Amino acid sequence: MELTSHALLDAQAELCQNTFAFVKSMALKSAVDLGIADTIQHHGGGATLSQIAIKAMVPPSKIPCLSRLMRVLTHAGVFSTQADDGEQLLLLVGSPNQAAFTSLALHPAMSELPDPCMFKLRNGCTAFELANGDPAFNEAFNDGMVSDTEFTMDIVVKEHGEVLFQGVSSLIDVAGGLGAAAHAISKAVMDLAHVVDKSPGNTDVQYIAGDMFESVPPANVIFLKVCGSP
Ligand SMILES: C[S@@+](CC[C@H](N)C(=O)[O-])C[C@H]1O[C@@H](n2cnc3c(N)ncnc32)[C@H](O)[C@@H]1O
Repeated sequence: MELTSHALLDAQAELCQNTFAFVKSMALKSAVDLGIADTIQHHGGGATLSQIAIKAMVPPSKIPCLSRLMRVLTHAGVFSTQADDGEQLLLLVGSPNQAAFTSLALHPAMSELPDPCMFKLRNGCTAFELANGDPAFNEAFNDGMVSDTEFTMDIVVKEHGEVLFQGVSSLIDVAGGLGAAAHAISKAVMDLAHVVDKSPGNTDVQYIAGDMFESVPPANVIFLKVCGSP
């Protein structure tokens, strides 16, 4: 069966939503803990980010995280950008409401969602630190990234390559993993040493080990792709 790029991307989006379904639960749990629905209700059904942050006592440094949380929950339909379009919000604050049930269902004892980071609690370190010390996990992580990136970049290059990469004379794929995107674009890639050590040889892509927070080599284009989206 030959699918169009559009159909393939739709299918990938659906698969991603199923794969990361737990993110919605975790975001909902955070919203319940922070009393966000009550704050919105308190402000007449439409609160600003700073009003929510003040009420939830979120420090200024964490406001970008709060913003991402709100975006996830708006996308999930829990909150809305329109004051008159929040049925799920009403279920959390109306009378009678589902807030206590939602709280119970998402209680760590019920849902096994530990706080603050499941990965760190389970493994005692971040995913990148684990990959550094565990070759099997490093391989699984990098292979997973390659499978996602090959799929996405094939379509990006096929559908928009000429517009996106025309005239580009040098490109750094920052934190590029094993270089799947850089291969698709056929330019440079940069990653941590433990990943670069595992990179395939015989390639026209140049691999540069380094910490992107310390320095990124100069290039015509800086490319940064995270899971699922270039
Ligand atoms: C989610 S993966 C994305 C890989 C690749 N961009 C892709 O989309 O297939 C994140 C990558 O960032 C790398 N990374 C994490 N912290 C880094 C840092 N400080 N400097 C350079 N690379 C880093 C990891 O080793 C990993 O390969």
